[in-house]
Amino acid sequence: MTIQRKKITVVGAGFTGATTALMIAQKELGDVVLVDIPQLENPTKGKALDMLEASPIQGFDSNIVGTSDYEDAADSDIVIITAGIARKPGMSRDDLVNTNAGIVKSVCENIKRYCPDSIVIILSNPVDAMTYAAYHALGFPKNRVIGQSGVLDTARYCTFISQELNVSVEDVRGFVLGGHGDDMVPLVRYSSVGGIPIDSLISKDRIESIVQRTRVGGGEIVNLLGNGSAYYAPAASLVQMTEAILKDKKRIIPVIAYLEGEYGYHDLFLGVPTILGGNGIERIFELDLTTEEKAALDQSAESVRNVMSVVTV
Ligand SMILES: NC(=O)C1=CN([C@@H]2O[C@H](COP(=O)(O)OP(=O)(O)OC[C@H]3O[C@@H](n4cnc5c(N)ncnc54)[C@H](O)[C@@H]3O)[C@@H](O)[C@H]2O)C=CC1
Ligand SMILES: O=C([O-])CC(=O)C(=O)O
Repeated sequence: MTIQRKKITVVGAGFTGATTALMIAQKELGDVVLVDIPQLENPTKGKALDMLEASPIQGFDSNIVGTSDYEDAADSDIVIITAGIARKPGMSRDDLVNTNAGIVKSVCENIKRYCPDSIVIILSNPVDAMTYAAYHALGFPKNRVIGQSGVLDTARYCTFISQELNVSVEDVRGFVLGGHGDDMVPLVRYSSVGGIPIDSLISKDRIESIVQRTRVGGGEIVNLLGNGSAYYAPAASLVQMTEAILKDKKRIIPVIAYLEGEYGYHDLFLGVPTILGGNGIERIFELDLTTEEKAALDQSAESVRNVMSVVTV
């Protein structure tokens, strides 16, 4: 019997891509291939080698290679797309749509050719629309094309709740629905600490300010960094999704999924709670929403549709 290590390719060796590659290797989820453009081949090789040289110290046995040649990525189990430009202060994620749609589509042509059986996770922004672009460029079944937003948005929301109550982040539960924009929908009614609904512990005003801070959480980091966007928590989010798939954990995780009637939306990519396992998105949960929650989700869906309409597929 030959046991093969899993192979994970990360496209884009910038802040999010490099951080993701390192975290995946540290968790020994498989061997990692880090891909960037030919003009950056040496720096990409250098980053990969530098990470690999941390392995004797940290005691991980994952291999990491840097390359601009997709042949090195051939037959990857998972491909993560972080390629593209990031926003700067004063910009919205939607401002990136034209540049990043071109990049994501060209990356997907290579994935389709070299990794036809892979599960693809998209990070590049505006991520709902980029997942849509990737879905069409790849031609893969919908369970294998997954966008990342909900893990990160939920992590921010849970961080703020834990800070508010001064309790362990491990005891905070909640999730965020909708698009990865300023009108995303943190679901207060489904949020709890240690099983106690948060609205019995935190005042309405404070909850509203946590919800609002979550919605603009990406922008808060962009403004602080001054020249780029968040990467530690985004990378951790990608790693959680990768682990759920490679270990067939069947975790309940909000991800950007293709909707064909769920929540009343058709032909739309939007953040919804799913089961994430060995087959990618294995199930979408359709929750009963109040009129207010549905109206908020409709608004978020509308924003996503507007950006998606700019992308030619
Ligand atoms: N969905 C989400 O929750 C999040 C999305 N993002 C998005 O992820 C993207 C990457 O962000 P960062 O890593 O901070 O940016 P970055 O600028 O540090 O890295 C992007 C990398 O992509 C590479 N790249 C560009 N075109 C490429 C191509 N055709 N093939 C391969 N590589 C290519 C660049 O050379 C660069 O190294 C941005 O669009 C950002 O907005 C970032 C954080 C969270
Ligand atoms: O805000 C950005 O541009 C990057 C991102 O999506 C996030 O950190 O949520």
